[in-house]
Order: sequence, then C-alpha cells, then structure tokens
Amino acid sequence: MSKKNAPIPLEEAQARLLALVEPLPVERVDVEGAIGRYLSEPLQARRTQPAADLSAMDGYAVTASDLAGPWRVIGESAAGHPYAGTVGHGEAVRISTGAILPAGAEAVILQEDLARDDGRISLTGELPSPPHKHIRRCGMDFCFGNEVMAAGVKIGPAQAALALAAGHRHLPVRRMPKVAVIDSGDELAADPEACEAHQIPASNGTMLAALFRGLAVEARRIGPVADTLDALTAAFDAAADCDVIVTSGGASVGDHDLVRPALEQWGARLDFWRVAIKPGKPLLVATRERDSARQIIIGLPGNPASSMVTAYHFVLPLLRALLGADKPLPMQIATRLGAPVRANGSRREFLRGFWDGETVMPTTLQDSGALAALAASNVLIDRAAHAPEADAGEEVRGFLLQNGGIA
Ligand SMILES: Nc1nc2c(c(=O)[nH]1)N[C@H]1C(S)=C(S)[C@@H](COP(=O)(O)OP(=O)(O)OC[C@H]3O[C@@H](n4cnc5c(N)ncnc54)[C@H](O)[C@@H]3O)O[C@H]1N2
Ligand code: MOO
Repeated sequence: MSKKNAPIPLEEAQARLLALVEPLPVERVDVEGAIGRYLSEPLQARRTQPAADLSAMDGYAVTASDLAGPWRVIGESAAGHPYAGTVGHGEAVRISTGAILPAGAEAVILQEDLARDDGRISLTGELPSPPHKHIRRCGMDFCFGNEVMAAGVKIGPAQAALALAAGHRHLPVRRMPKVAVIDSGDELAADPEACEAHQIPASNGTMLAALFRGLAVEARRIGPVADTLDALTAAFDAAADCDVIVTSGGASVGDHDLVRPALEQWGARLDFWRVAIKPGKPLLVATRERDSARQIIIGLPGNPASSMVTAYHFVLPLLRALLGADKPLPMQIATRLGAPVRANGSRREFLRGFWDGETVMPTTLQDSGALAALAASNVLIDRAAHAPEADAGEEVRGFLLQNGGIA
C-alpha cells in the first residue's frame, strides 16, 4: 500500500471531511417546519416573557404591607383576563396561575392556606416566604432584545417553543441536504424473500437511509447496483443532484471493489481513503465540483457494522455540518465495563455493546459482518489503539448510537 493511502487517525479524517463543507443556503421556514434543523443566525427575542409580573399559583393577591388579614375579595385576575383596579390594604384579588398580578399586589397566598367565607378570606396556613415567592417577575425568562438562541443550535421541541414564545413565526435555517444511498455488490438481492444461496439481502441501504433520516435530510436509495464501472457511474449519475452520495460496499482492495475507480471515471477527486479504525478502515471520501456547489461522496465499507460505525462517525457529522450545526461531532459518554475486554490491536476499535444506564456489556461477537450483534447494541465502546486488556468495572468511554450520539 502506498504511503499516500496509509490509514489516518479518526479525528484527522473527520477534520478533513468537515473542512470540505460549504454550508447550504439559508431559507426561512415556519417554526414547526424548522424542527430538526439548525438556526443559521442568533435569535433575538421580539418580546419580553413574562410580559408582566404573573402569579405562579392559584390563590389570592394581596399587598405586602398587609399579610395578617383577613381580607375582603374585591375581584378576580384570571389568565387572559387581568383585574383592572388596584389592591389596597385589607383587600385581596382572586388570582389564577399565569394571571397578571394586579396593581398594588406584591404577594400571592395559596388558596390551600386560606379559608373563604362570603367574600372574605382569612389565613389558616402559611404565608409565602419571601412574600413574592409565588410571583414570576416580568422578564424572568427573557427580555426584548435578548439573544435566546445562538447560531448552530438544533431546533428541537423546547427550542421551537422558545422561538414562538420569543415572538417568531419563522426561523432562518439551512436548506435540507439531499443524500443518495447506493447499495453496491453483485451478491446483493433486492428482495430478501427471493435470496439465492450465492446472494445476501441488501440491508445496508435501508439501515443507512434510516440513520440519516433521523436528521432533517432528504434521503433516497439507489440500487442494489452491480459491481461494474458502468453500473456504478450510472448510479452516480442518478445522484447528480445530491449534496452527499453515500455508497456501501466495494471500498476495499479486492478486484471487484470498484467504487474508487468508478468515482474517478465519473469526475470525482479522491480526498482520502482509509482510516485507522476498526471496523471501518476502508472508508473513502471524494468530492466533485458541480456548477454551483460541491458534492461530497463517502464510500463506506460493506460489512454492516463497518457501514454503521463509519456512517455514525462521518456521514452524520457531515450532514449536521451541512445543516449548520455548531457541534457536528457525536459526544462521548463515560461508563464502566460489565465484562472484561481483551487488549486492542493497532487500530482504534469501536466495540459494539449494550449500555443499561450503569455498565456496558460488549457483545460476544465483534465480527464486522455480525448484524445480530449490531442490532443488539446501543453503544460503541471506544478502545484506543494498543489499549491493554481491561477488567469488568473499569471506566471506558463510548458513543451512544441512539440519536446519533447527540443529546
Ligand atoms: N485483502 C484485504 N481484504 C480486505 C481488507 C484489506 O485491507 N485487505 N479490508 C477488509 C475490511 S476492514 C473491510 S471492512 C471489508 C470491506 O470491504 P468492502 O467495502 O469492499 O465491502 P464488500 O467486500 O463489498 O462487502 C463486505 C461484506 O459486506 C456485505 N455487504 C456489502 N454491501 C452490503 C449491503 N448493501 N447490504 C448488506 N450487506 C452488504 C458483503 O456481502 C460482504 O459480506 O473488506 C475487507 N477485506
Ligand atoms: O472495516 Mo473492517 O470491518 O475493519 O473489517
């Protein structure tokens, strides 16, 4: 193998890939449509919340200067229906959670702590301490002009609610990337119920597209495609409008591993090939310049666990970066081994395992073709190159597979 293609470390390969990203154009979409996408610029509040002092509980609003009572009930402030008058000495206003505190009122006494008798209330329980305990101050959450979210934040359920509360009907986000997923290999059967002995059902394409669809992308599948240059270049042509093309299989060194030569024939330029990780070593990254934008092609190894691990560490971060994420890489967790693991070889390894919230149990079978073990896993245990054997109970780091490793 030429020095040029010596496997490179994971972080270096990720940095090279992300350096190729040209963020996609910005569009404004309504808040619901923005869910799953990333803010392209900081968001300022267009209103103050709460816009006035509000009661946080159901009870009675009184002045702070008269906390002994009894009080005469002079009216009501309900959510959406404020009390127009002022509360004075010896007076109380019935108030509900979320209602505006009437003028003059500085304390809310819970209704459970009061007895009401014919328009008068008297204390039977505790006074609020401090008196303003049950009051949400104007601007407690945010004030007009505050930056409520930074650029690159993912719009999830709470962020969408915050944007609406801050007075925004639309949000600036980047257009959704278009991704094509190409299954390649002569042995692949499109129909799992009609799979001959010399075949294997094509399963990576569905797995990968499902993984990518966890992000706000338009993913489509092509193939299975035969192991010929013509079939592969025709598949690339069918993906000519895509921002990202992901292939699985045919990335290694065999006579029928044609993804690299097909990409070159198609006019793509290889950026790097081979990463020092296990599984996933034969990963390749190439680019093709179109009239307006750059296409990025990622060739994943065909073994199912290799495809999953490389999609997790490369394709998901790439898609997040195209969407404008501030932190596109997955986050690590620290946990403890539930069983011993052997010493590692020269490639950083991602063992498949199941984390139950306390310890992580590596699957017995770690072959990169073992789909049952992959499907039983929710964590990739991160083992450094040449890591010594480790006992049950020792701390290890890992990546949660769920949600692409991003909380
Ligand atoms: N002499 C060497 N041989 C291999 C090397 C090497 O360095 N020298 N690397 C090995 C590594 S590591 C991996 S990983 C594999 C990956 O090879 P390819 O990307 O070329 O994958 P294929 O050979 O096409 O397929 C591998 C395996 O996966 C199955 N497969 C492929 N596509 C799908 C699909 N869409 N759905 C389900 N299963 C799929 C395929 O049938 C094979 O069993 O190369 C090693 N070899
Ligand atoms: O990517 Mo391969 O799985 O290292 O055998």
